[in-house]
Amino acid sequence: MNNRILVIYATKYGATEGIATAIAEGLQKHDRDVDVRNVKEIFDISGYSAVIIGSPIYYGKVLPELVTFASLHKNMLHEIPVIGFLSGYSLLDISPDKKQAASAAFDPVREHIELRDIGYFAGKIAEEQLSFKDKTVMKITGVKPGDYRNMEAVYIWAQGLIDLCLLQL
Ligand SMILES: Cc1cc2nc3c(=O)[nH]c(=O)nc-3n(C[C@H](O)[C@H](O)[C@H](O)COP(=O)(O)O)c2cc1C
Repeated sequence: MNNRILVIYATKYGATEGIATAIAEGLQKHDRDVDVRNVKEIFDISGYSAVIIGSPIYYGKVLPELVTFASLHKNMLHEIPVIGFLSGYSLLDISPDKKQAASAAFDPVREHIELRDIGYFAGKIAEEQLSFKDKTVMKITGVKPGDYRNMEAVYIWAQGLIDLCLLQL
């Protein structure tokens, strides 16, 4: 095994890919060898010494493909540190209460694997990209479309993973 880190993301409209890329850039600044992959494209995780998995929250849950990934790879994931991250409209100005509520989005994943830490990041709602149904839901919910992602916060979190020794391998 080497020191390569894999950042895996699920996404519906692309916002979480941007966060995954920023995490990888944050880790690369610390000379880590990092790959970023869509969860739908990953079949083999052997050779990685740590995995970071992320998803947007939809209706309070992570996307189902991330749960499938955790279930399929649980044996290998038990052997290495796994860290999670979430993106969502509810994660702007995140309080401890909000964190606890948002963390429940990962419950179906935690049925298979343990997460050492979770990053909480405000997401993006691009009205022009949304399906008719999703647009209607957002209107009913009263969520204002916009890009609320804060890449600086993402870098700081990624660097904190190194400082916390979560990725000192
Ligand atoms: C139909 C719909 C439901 C959503 N449900 C939640 C939710 O329950 N909690 C939350 O924080 N964000 C929710 N969001 C916001 C998304 O998680 C956010 O826009 C995310 O950044 C989208 O990422 P993606 O472009 O990678 O799919 C919802 C968005 C839509 C369109």
